Amino acid sequence: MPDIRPALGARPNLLQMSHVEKTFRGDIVALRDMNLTVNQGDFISLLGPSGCGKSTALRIISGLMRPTAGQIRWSGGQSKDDLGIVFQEPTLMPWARVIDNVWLPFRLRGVPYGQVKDDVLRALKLVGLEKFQRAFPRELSGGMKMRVAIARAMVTRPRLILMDEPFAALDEITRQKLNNDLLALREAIGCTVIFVTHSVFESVFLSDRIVVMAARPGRVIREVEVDAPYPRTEEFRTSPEYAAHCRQASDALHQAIGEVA
Ligand SMILES: Nc1ncnc2c1ncn2[C@@H]1O[C@H](COP(=O)(O)OP(=O)(O)OP(=O)(O)O)[C@@H](O)[C@H]1O
Repeated sequence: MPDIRPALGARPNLLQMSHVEKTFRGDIVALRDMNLTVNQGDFISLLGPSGCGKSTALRIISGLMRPTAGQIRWSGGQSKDDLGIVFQEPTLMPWARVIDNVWLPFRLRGVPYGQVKDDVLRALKLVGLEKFQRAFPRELSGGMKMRVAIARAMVTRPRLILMDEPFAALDEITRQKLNNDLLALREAIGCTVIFVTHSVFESVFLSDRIVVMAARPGRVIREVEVDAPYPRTEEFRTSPEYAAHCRQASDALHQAIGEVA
């Protein structure tokens, strides 16, 4: 399938993060003057060393946390209710079957299962788990649990999906497979993604923009554009182009680590 999304500069705006600051307990400056433009269809990675404020930025965008200063402005017709979130832990309900875990976002909105059955089954099919709909989380591998969490985040077809290091605890092969599947899913539902990671390789494979952050205080120090077209395949993962982008992102990350006071 060809990449039919508008070029980076031509995408309509989804949200704007302006001059966001977050201070904890009066003196821990987690974020300072963070500005981020998110456009429809972007796949943005927030890349940076531990403690640079990646999760804090994600929580502020989600509305789960209020900034100390600055603001998040959503473009017309959008709202923070129009998003799905995937955390590092799959956070499934252990007593509920896979299908009930995926139905949860609808259930919380009071929508009966019968009304959204097709959406729930479609989401499970997209993550390759339709045969496991009656299973309990304890019967699944780590990668499968994460697939359920992703299905749950996308079942309402949100415009924006926020992912906080979702694959960090998985082995490398499972992680690469989930990276491939995530891109395929993104094509299928056409959402925007903001993805937090420590991994240069993962960020280059997935994103079209990498926002590199430095710590103390957490701030954006560089944006790296990955202008390779989607779909991205194993061929891309072993190409000189991929290696060149990894070098660029890695240099920026070293700069970020070097800038820690
Ligand atoms: N609730 C909190 N109370 C106090 N300090 C906090 C709180 N949450 C985060 N911090 C601090 O804010 C800074 C940024 O934390 P954050 O978790 O956003 O970083 P991160 O880049 O996501 O780190 P990691 O990659 O290790 O998950 C850190 O110094 C952290 O200790």
